[in-house]
Amino acid sequence: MLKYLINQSRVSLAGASLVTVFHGACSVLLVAQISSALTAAEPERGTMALIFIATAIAVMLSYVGAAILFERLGQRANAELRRFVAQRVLAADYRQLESIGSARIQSALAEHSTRVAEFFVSFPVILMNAVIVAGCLLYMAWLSWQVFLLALVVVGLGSVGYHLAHLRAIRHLDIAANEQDQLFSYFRSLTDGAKELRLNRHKRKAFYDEVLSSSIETVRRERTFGMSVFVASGGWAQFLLYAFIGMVLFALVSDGPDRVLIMTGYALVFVYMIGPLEALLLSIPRANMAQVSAERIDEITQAMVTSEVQTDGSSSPALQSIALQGVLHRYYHEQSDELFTLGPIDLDFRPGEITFLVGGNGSGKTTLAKLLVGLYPPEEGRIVLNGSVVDESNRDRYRQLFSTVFSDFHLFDRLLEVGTADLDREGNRLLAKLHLQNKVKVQNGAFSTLALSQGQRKRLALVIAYLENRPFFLFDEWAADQDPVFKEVFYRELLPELRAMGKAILVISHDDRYFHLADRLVRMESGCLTFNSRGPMKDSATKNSGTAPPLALGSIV
Ligand SMILES: Nc1ncnc2c1ncn2[C@@H]1O[C@H](COP(=O)(O)OP(=O)(O)OP(=O)(O)O)[C@@H](O)[C@H]1O
Repeated sequence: MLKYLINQSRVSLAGASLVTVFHGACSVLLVAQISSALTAAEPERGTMALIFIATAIAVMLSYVGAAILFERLGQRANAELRRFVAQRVLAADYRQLESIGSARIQSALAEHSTRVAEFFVSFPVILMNAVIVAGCLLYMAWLSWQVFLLALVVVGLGSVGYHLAHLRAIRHLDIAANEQDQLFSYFRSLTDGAKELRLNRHKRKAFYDEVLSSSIETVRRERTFGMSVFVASGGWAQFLLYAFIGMVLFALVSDGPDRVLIMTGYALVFVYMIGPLEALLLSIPRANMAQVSAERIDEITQAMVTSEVQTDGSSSPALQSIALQGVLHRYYHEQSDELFTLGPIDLDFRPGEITFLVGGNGSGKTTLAKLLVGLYPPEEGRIVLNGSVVDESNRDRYRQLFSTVFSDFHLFDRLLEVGTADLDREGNRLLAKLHLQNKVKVQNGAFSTLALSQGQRKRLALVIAYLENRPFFLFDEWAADQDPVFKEVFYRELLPELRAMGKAILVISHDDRYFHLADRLVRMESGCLTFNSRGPMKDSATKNSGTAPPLALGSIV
């Protein structure tokens, strides 16, 4: 990921790096000039002053230029990463998204991408200070090559120590990054579970002490440990530097004609070098954190493969028939080592028909709906649309057949539907139809408010499904939150209206009072179809809620 970003912006990065190297070189030059000026003769001082001023201006301009360039690079990297992750999320197979979980995705979008962007902020610091330190070493080599050799030995020792520390620290930063993904899901529970946490003091305390706080603590502990190892290795490097200075000043520089020049030169360079060296040692850990975050983003985005061909056309295909043939799906529950198997299912749908899908909780109704609308590809069996098999090449197009309201539907704050000429007028007409005109309006393609009751929000979701106006409507327990009056409207007016418009309709429902209104009733138990009947439902068939309708009703699957 980091390599990809570096590759993407290699021209700007090279430009900014050149400016940084130039800045570092000018800074060292400045120190060398100060050192020379201390011992220079009077006639040379005028020219030296002019060169000094020019160098100081170059230092300032290159510093500002490099800092701006790298800030831009950092912000661009952050934005690009977020776009990249968002696009991968949008294209990913739905089932994979479910198993990755929203917390890890949020963590990648919010925290990890910011840390990766920080690399671009720490990179110039590393580069700039590395250039200054290298320049200082070169200047020392020019003053005395023996001392320079000693400096190389010191740098070598420092590097080995630093590398060993690095390996240890990265392990802890990795643990912290893993825990942080989990922490994001706890942050969500803070708001999603706000009611439950307020209503139960014990739950609130246990959640805070045992779950949230302990996770925050793990992230804090592991990060602190990782960073402390880095800082300790920085201290080791600093100690080596002072030992080196001591040796040079008190043991290595022998008496001679250049003694004063060498001593003042070294003293100045050392004092000057300590700042950049410290900045260097502090910036490297930040770059390492960016590396850990980049790996985390890689891991998450690589898990989001998509096998499907994405289509651009917004129009839905025509619907003559849909047939599920031996369709099968399995959920594996790792913790309990259990498998839920749905199917094999054989079922067909046609336009102008209302199908009710009924069954107990956990019998597999929603899973079947997800298979039907193409959110899950069948593990076995196939879906046939108008006589053609649905596969990776056309599943995205197939999904455009469906307008759905799932029980865990999401309302966007604006209407994103395309192709409706007068969205506001049509939206407001439908709001009136669903008795919502006094609560909410559509203005400039957005709802005036989403602060509504659950039943009202579901009606809004229905407005959106109507606006999509696709050939197949799927309602997953839509009426569960509606009052009795509107239940009547839904089952006795809206559904027949949609049927009259030639729509195929699948209604997942527990409302046994209305089962007789279906053209077909399908019952599920433990992932299998136990009943599938076409033809008018007799009252006696549907009154016995919760149990299977009598077998005499129609064909049995
Ligand atoms: N995302 C998932 N990951 C793993 N298992 C799942 C997932 N969704 C559902 N299941 C499992 O599949 C089974 C069927 O779930 P499904 O949601 O299809 O039932 P349902 O008939 O719609 O239930 P309800 O009437 O309660 O909505 C459940 O037992 C559940 O354990």
